[in-house]
Order: sequence, then C-alpha cells, then structure tokens
Amino acid sequence: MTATATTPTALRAFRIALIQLAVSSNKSANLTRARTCILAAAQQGANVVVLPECFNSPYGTQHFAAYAEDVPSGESCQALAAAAKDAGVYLVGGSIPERARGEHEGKFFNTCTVWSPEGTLLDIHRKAHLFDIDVPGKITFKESLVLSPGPKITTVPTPLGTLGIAICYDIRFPELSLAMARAGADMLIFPGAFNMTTGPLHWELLARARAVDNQCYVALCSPARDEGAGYVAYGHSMVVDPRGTVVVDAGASEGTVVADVDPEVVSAFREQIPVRKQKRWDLYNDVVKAPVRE
Ligand SMILES: O=C(O)CCC(=O)C(=O)O
Repeated sequence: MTATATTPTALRAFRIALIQLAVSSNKSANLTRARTCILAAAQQGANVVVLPECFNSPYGTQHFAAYAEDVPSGESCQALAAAAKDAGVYLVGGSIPERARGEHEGKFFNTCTVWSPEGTLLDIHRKAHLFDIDVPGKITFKESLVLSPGPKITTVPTPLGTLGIAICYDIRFPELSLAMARAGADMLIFPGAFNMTTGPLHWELLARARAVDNQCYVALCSPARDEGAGYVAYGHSMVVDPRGTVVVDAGASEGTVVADVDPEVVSAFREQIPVRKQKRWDLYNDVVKAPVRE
C-alpha cells in the first residue's frame, strides 16, 4: 500500500473527534459542556470536531419551537463560532432547531452549521429527509409536524478535504450520500440521534453501508444515551473507514472519541476494488426518472 501505487484523493490526513454529549434540557449547560469538550478535543489533536444532532436541546417535536434560534445570529451559533475559533478546529456543529427568517419565515428546520478554525460560518445543512416513522409498540415520530425539509445537498470544501454533511435520517437515503460523493465529498459526516429501536437494528449497518457504497470515511455523532430522557438516544458515535470497518465506537455513555483519517486507506481501497470506476451509468443513469412502485 504505497502512495505511488494509488490514485490520490484531495483528502489530507487529519484527526476527527466525535463528541458524544450528554444533552440535557438546560440549553446554556449544553452549550458550556459542548465548548469544554471542543477545547479538550483540540488538545487531543483533533482538526475536525463533530457534535451530535440536537446538541442544545432535548430531541422531540414538543421541544423544537422553544429551543429554536436564528441561524447564525442565535446564541448557539455564536457559541459554536467562538468555540471553533478558540479551539482552532473545523467544527461540524451537530444540529439545532432553527427558526427561519426571510424567505422561509415561520418555518423551523433541523440545522447543522459548519465553522472554520477562524470562527466563520462555512455552510449550513438543513435536514433534508424528515424523521417520520411509525413502528407500532416501539416508536412513532413525526418531525414533519413541526419541521420543514431542507432544500439542498451540502458539501463543504476545506483544505483537509471536502466534507459531505447530512443529518441522521438523511443517512437512510443512499441517493443523498451518492450525490454528496459525486459533488466531491471526501468524507461523509452525520450528526444523528437514533433510538433504542432503530439504533441496534440499523445505525452501524447504515454507516458501514454508506462507507462501502462510496468508498469513503463516514462519521456519525450521537448524544450520549440517557435512559431517563423522553427520547433515548442510542449513542455509539462512530467512524467507519472506506472498507466498512468500524474504526472507533463511543459506546453508550458520554465521551469523546477520536480517529485518524488516512487518505492512503481511501486511495488503496479504491484501487483494489475499483467500483467507482466501474459504474454502469448507461444501465442506471435514469433510475431517478423511473416511477417508484409502492
Ligand atoms: O432513522 C432512524 O431510525 C432514526 C432517525 C432519527 O432519529 C432522526 O432522524 O433524528
């Protein structure tokens, strides 16, 4: 596995930290705790730091309006900007409930903000696929009661590589990940908060599937599990490499895990099993135009 034998990607070697935060109902405590963990992650050499979905509020449709803020002028974004700058890291700011202004006035989104080490906002991703499911006796959730779906695919170029950003339920849609990869994403990052029904079933499977589909690193960052919460997050923040191997898994409790992203692993694996070059677009380029059979 040598550099000369492989096709280089634009990806650089870097260290990513996933902060599996214990999220409470106290917003300012969540912000303070997140900041402490971001600074500590930088001390561990992290260049990119990721927070979980809904890191500033409990997860639940009944909470979104009360915790929602303007992006990027609200207090959570201001705290993220300062933390990114003070830590000197690229910060994928989990997600927060956003109270939209302007053309989307009156709408709420589940929004991830991405920050540079200078504390500037690089982009936002508004969750594109809303979490509406009904598994009788287990879990019923309907984000669309309160939230609107985001309008775009989000890829964020950085000097370390291009980060594809999406949120939780978005990972269930391989088309979105493929679109991010085709738009140049070198790594896919999903703040998420699966639950105790779908987490054990699908969380790791989906992370590994998207990594193998796109032959790229995938990172998922969850809140810590809190058995007393209204919505019990699964935890298990993880980084998966392009081979589909779980590099690090945070388990259920609060904590930060780090992993080293290695472009050599990406290049070598893409060379060994070159599916990216073997796509038969002539067979399935029109798949999106075909009617879906229910
Ligand atoms: O897809 C799932 O099973 C969970 C999704 C979820 O919790 C979310 O989108 O917040």
